[in-house]
Amino acid sequence: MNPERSGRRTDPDPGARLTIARIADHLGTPIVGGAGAGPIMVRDIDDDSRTIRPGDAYLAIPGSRWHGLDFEREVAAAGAVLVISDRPASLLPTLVVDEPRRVMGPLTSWFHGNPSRDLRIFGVTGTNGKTSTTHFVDAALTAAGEAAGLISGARIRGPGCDVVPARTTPEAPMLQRTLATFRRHGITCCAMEVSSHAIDQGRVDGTVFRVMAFTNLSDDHLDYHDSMESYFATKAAMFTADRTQVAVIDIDDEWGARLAAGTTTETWTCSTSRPDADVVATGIRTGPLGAEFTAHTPYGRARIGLQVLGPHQVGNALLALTSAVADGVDLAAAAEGISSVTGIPGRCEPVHAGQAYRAIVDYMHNTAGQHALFPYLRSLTEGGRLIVVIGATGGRDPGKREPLGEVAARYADVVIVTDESPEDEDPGAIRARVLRGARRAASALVIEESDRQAAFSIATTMAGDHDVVVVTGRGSDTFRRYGPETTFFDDHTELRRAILETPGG
Ligand SMILES: CC(=O)N[C@H]1[C@@H](OP(=O)(O)OP(=O)(O)OC[C@H]2O[C@@H](n3ccc(=O)[nH]c3=O)[C@H](O)[C@@H]2O)O[C@H](CO)[C@@H](O)[C@@H]1O[C@H](C)C(=O)N[C@@H](C)C(=O)N[C@H](CCC(=O)O)C(=O)O
Ligand SMILES: Nc1ncnc2c1ncn2[C@@H]1O[C@H](COP(=O)(O)OP(=O)(O)OP(=O)(O)O)[C@@H](O)[C@H]1O
Repeated sequence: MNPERSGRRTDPDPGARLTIARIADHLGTPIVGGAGAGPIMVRDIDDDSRTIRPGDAYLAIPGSRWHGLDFEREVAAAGAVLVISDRPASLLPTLVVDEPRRVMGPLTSWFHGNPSRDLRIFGVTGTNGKTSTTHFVDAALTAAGEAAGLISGARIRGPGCDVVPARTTPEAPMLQRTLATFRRHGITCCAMEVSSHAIDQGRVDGTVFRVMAFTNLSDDHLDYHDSMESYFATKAAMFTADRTQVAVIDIDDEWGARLAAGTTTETWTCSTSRPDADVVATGIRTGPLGAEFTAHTPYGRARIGLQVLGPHQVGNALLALTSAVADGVDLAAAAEGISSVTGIPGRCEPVHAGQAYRAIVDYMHNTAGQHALFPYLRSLTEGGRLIVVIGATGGRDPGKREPLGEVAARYADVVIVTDESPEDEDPGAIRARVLRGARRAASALVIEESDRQAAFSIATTMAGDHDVVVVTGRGSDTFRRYGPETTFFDDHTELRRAILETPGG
């Protein structure tokens, strides 16, 4: 099953029915090619031909691969009653607008009665840590007695929906429909991941954020953003008073410190090292089962005991706590909620199958994540070996492949290079780039195995009592695509299987 499809239309918003004439009036544009179409009811708005339902308006976006109008025949057959695009459709009445992608956010928000104005939306943006921080915010809000919804790349969860989405941040039609559904079911607030792609493509236009938190910035997605400056500018655009009421920023990160110095909205800072921050973590202890620290806030102190692995989660948890208290959430409840999180799918997630050594799945896919985690993972070996399974996903920032291989090989004893999801690229060429980097660091044993399951078996066959096996790169992403063929592959399940099937394992 395609998760995007399952995620899109779980629970329509029955309150949002408007006539074509009303939408035309709102957009200030005449109905083209549909004499008498004005009174027809539009039941929802969607941007994907594959999920159009009878009575929908289809927003036909000109993209890099397709023009939405390429699918007009399909949407007409599926029962769409209206097209909104930059040129007239041939089969259906059309509202013509200059830039459909720019219209999409504000239009769908208006169509659903501007749900973000009735909910407190806690956004989280930054290169690494969005999913983790969003899950911590969700737990803090829930522990404080709020009815909270969650929109993360790992899961969209709330009344009427529990789905694994295809994108970190949904397109505006799905986002606004989800927020409207949350509101209808009595949800009061929502923790939500905001990717830079989403900001740039206007997916969150029309959404008002109560809080926007910034984790960090490092060189990822530069295939899309060209330079760190433009990547930073995309993120910074969310930290203005018209988009976000309260900015919450991790100033341990140098880009975060720069952002905090230039915001034009109420700003809270947090840090694990700078006493001048509004919320400061002290007494940080990281161990094999989690971490603990004391958070000092303007509302007092709270001790937090994290049950998730890795030193990087201290900063993420502190940012989540700061987001909650900046909105007036009770400190003790927020701390308790964050401390109650026992795992985040695919993020430094232990795999237990009765083996003597540690096995971990982590969604590490850039060198910043590697530098944050590998020293910790090495410390868990207690003298054993660090065995890393690594690859790179196709269609994403090719410039990071060699550095990923090189950094892995600098920290690890064994590096097994395998396929992730090559998408439309040659998997052998992707592996070659990762291998070139890995072989540059001469200290590690480097093995190539294209078959991901076989790569796991090599790792589990090699592993001894004090070793740590880490499978990187996919986290909780369960779909792999080789050209036209998409298959299901869950790292956690497959690593567990490899451990169980290893003789003597
Ligand atoms: C670079 C990028 O983000 N592109 C996104 C963008 O593509 P695009 O504008 O080129 O559109 P297109 O694919 O040509 O399609 C044009 C229009 O036709 C429609 N269409 C297309 C095919 C079809 O059968 N029927 C149909 O109606 C599409 O819905 C779209 O409206 O709009 C598409 C429709 O929503 C997205 O699927 C597509 O995401 C691509 C697949 C992608 O890989 N995006 C990644 C990079 C992304 O967004 N990642 C971030 C997280 C990054 C991170 O932090 O790690 C995310 O938020 O997920
Ligand atoms: N604060 C952090 N600093 C450095 N690395 C981190 C931090 N938080 C997470 N990571 C690394 O990034 C990976 C992804 O973490 P997470 O999913 O929480 O972030 P994300 O921003 O949602 O990532 P993505 O956008 O790629 O989904 C983790 O598995 C870990 O390797």
